[in-house]
Amino acid sequence: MHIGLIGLGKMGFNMRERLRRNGIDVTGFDRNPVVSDVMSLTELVAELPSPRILWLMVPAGEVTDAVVHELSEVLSPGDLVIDGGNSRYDADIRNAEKLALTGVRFMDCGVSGGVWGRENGYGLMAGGASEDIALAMPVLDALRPAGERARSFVHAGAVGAGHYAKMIHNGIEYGLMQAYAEGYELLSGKDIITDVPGVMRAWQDGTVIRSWLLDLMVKALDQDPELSRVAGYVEDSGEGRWTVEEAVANGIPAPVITAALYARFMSRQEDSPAMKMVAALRNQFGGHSVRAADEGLPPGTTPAATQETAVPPAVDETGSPE
Ligand SMILES: O=C(CO)[C@H](O)[C@H](O)COP(=O)(O)O
Repeated sequence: MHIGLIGLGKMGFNMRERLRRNGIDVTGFDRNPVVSDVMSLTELVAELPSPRILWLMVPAGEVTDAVVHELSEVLSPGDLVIDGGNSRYDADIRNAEKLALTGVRFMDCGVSGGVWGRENGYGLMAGGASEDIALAMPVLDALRPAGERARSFVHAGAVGAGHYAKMIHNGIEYGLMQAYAEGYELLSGKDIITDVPGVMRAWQDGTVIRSWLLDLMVKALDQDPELSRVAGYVEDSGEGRWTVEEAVANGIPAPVITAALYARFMSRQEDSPAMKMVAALRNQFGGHSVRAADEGLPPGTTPAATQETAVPPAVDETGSPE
């Protein structure tokens, strides 16, 4: 089998390697000529046998939509486009409809495994028509882990279902990472705990919370025991937000994933306007001291301006301060 792979970034580059190693001919295209096998999409399409199979591994959103648009102009009826990126499921439905206008088939495939997938294989979640998935099966087999085939692939449903499953996977990823990270902080802050990485190593085998993410946490601490080279600033690529949006749209409670998403937003604030306001309000109603914003003032100092405007601590009928 010979396929085209569009997008040779961290994921696409490694997937090309794994596919080739497992007997799939791959012609890769990327805007970066250093990694690209061909110079244009047109050249890529001309190289492939019919029906052509094109696997997209490009950023979700505008870039994916633009590539799908370009492909809709150069592909032929019966060709198959597989979106393997992290697209939102409703974008799949739109892109499938667009390609269907020219008889081009579409399926989506959520891919999990990160940069380790080249060696370990990828977990795959596909959405689309059964005959399209059957056509792509040799590619899917080459990507997923060799020994665990039954457990590392699902035909999750219609177009969009693969990415819906991957979106929920990533939402769970947010919650799991946040729980492990909070456990790490609690351990790190306790004076009677003298070996934080040791506790985590002891969790790696046999315990209820053993997992690959835990193994990666131990690895991160082995490389940088105090995490001194990492700032507490966390980006997000969209799937956590979409998971929370789905929870709201369907009235399904997802408090853990939502809190984990918001923790990332908080990580990007040097000083939170909301928490400044909470501090100011406590000061207003209860006369509670605020920590000075001015650098150099010791923690707990009440700034002069606040002292002037602070009301006396309120007292309720029982005589207790509010
Ligand atoms: O799909 C993934 C892992 O499963 C990607 O690494 C993804 O980019 C991670 O999401 P985020 O950037 O929102 O943390």
